[in-house]
Amino acid sequence: MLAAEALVLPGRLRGVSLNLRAGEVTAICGPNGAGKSSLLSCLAGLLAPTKGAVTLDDAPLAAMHPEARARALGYLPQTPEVAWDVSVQTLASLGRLPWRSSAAEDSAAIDAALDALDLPAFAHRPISQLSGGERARALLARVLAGTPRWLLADEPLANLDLAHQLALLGHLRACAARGMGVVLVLHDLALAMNHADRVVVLEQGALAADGPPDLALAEPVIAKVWNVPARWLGEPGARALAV
Ligand SMILES: Nc1ncnc2c1ncn2[C@@H]1O[C@H](COP(=O)(O)OP(=O)(O)OP(=O)(O)O)[C@@H](O)[C@H]1O
Repeated sequence: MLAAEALVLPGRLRGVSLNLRAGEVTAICGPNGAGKSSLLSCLAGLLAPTKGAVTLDDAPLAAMHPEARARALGYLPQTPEVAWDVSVQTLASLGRLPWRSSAAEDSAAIDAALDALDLPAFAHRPISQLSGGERARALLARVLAGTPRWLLADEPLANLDLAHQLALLGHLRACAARGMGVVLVLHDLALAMNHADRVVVLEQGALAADGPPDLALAEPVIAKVWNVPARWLGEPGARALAV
């Protein structure tokens, strides 16, 4: 269990409490500036709240050894930076740094991550010679190559085409079925409705809703939080949002 207890960050989070469960896909949604990235950074242990705490399986994240924390929590920032123009395969291999594992284990994890992101054809291509979506997939491959118990990804679908969005969501669903905790910041409410087990809605730094997608993203919630009159169409699992 990854738990946030009354997290406060002045101007960003106003007492957010959450119990996230492994084996589930949780979507964090909310308007621009609602605090989604701030919450995700706190859950990853990269941003210290001024009040409150994050715990992983009841142990304070702040007290964990950074290497153990890096093995447990895989974090994809909203705008990841790449310092060096390395190949896709080398970038993915950086995800293995916290492990000190055998070359065979590293290679299997890297290959699995490249496969999951449809990147084998790009393995030896420098990052500078990729499209925006290919680069986004390579950056996520680095995180998945670290075989984290928790994936905390900030808008991982933002630059992906429809087929790659669906393939990635399918892969993350399978990861969750094997016990990974999957936490995704998503702006696309239909993707959250159709693919998440649970949706957390933030509004001005506070929880506005938290529950199954059909309740947390009910039409009155969308009207109140996003100030947009919207109607869900279609069947459960294949909903579309009419605005
Ligand atoms: N480094 C920072 N210092 C102070 N305030 C910040 C900082 N980064 C963001 N903020 C503010 O904190 C609030 C929450 O920002 P955050 O990036 O968490 O929102 P978000 O929900 O992820 O937004 P978006 O959908 O635009 O990515 C915003 O009002 C933002 O202006």
